[in-house]
Amino acid sequence: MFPSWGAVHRWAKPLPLLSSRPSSRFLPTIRSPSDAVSYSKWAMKSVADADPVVVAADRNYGSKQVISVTPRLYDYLLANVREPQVLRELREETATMRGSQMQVSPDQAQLLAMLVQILGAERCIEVGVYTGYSSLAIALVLPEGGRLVACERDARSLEVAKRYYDRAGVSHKVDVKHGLAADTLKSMIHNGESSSYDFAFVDAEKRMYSDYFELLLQLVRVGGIIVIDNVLWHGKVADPLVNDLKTVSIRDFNKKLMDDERVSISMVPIGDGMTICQKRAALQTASHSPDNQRYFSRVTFWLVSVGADLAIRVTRHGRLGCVTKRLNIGYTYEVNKSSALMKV
Ligand SMILES: C[S@@+](CC[C@H](N)C(=O)[O-])C[C@H]1O[C@@H](n2cnc3c(N)ncnc32)[C@H](O)[C@@H]1O
Repeated sequence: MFPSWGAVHRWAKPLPLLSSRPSSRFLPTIRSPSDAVSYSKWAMKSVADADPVVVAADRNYGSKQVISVTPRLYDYLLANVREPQVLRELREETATMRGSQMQVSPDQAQLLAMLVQILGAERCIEVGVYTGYSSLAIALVLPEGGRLVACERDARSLEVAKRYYDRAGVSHKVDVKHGLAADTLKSMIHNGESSSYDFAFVDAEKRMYSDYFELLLQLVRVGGIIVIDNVLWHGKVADPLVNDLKTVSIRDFNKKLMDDERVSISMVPIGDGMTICQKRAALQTASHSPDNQRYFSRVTFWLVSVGADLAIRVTRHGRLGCVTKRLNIGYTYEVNKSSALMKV
């Protein structure tokens, strides 16, 4: 979901430098109410100056400058998105509908499509379809034999989505599941589809994010990707004064992801914020002697990247070490006391 997507048409015209509404994006960390007050003054100044740069508030980051998306800069960014004609038509039709702010922005859709292509994904899942903008972007780049399971509870918006799948000639790739997404995902697991999907995109009920994530982590294969939308929640996650149910839920979910060793993560400030997660494989250890048994019981392995050469992070007696070895996925490996990896 992208909160101010409807503004795109306004931004097609040359933009004034001044905005009366400060952007809530890219806020520095606010740790107390007094921080919030001083920050809001700072934000107003930044917007009034049309300053596209934010400097990290924490001195430990040096004077690191990051880009801040002003309306003019976002207009420029959108002008550099390659949006297929059929997606543009769907976006423009949706713009006239209730809830149009919910669809992802063109730059987000382009990133999703690129991730699917980089991954060579053939089997995808979307949780939260609405009128189909993001799902159509994914379906368009799937190979002919590819499949996207599209989960949505609202029948009326699905009608629009299905019309556009037809128009784009991708209906045969999209398996529409009308109903509650969690129920659909549970039945897919029940049907033995675990670890068979390459890519998933989550953009539905915010308070269900943790449930969707746990279910999708079962359905996605090792090395597969789960993208979560709205992780910055209009900037509210960084504001300690905002504690409504959805904000707290997303904030808690972000914290949980940060601590979750089952996935590699990257939180990206695009649209309303997306976190890209890649599923890691837990390697099982095997041992032959009682001595090794004691040793191995304190050793855990995680693959941190998947390819011909795999980086292995070894947690050993509470310390982290790194080894890189050429491994064949599907075998079990063990490590001896000199940290040599052996196939069992
Ligand atoms: C933010 S919109 C999705 C936007 C879509 N990804 C796009 O780019 O156009 C969220 C959608 O999730 C649907 N939704 C919310 N809760 C759901 C649930 N429990 N099961 C299935 N769909 C749900 C809503 O009906 C809504 O259409």
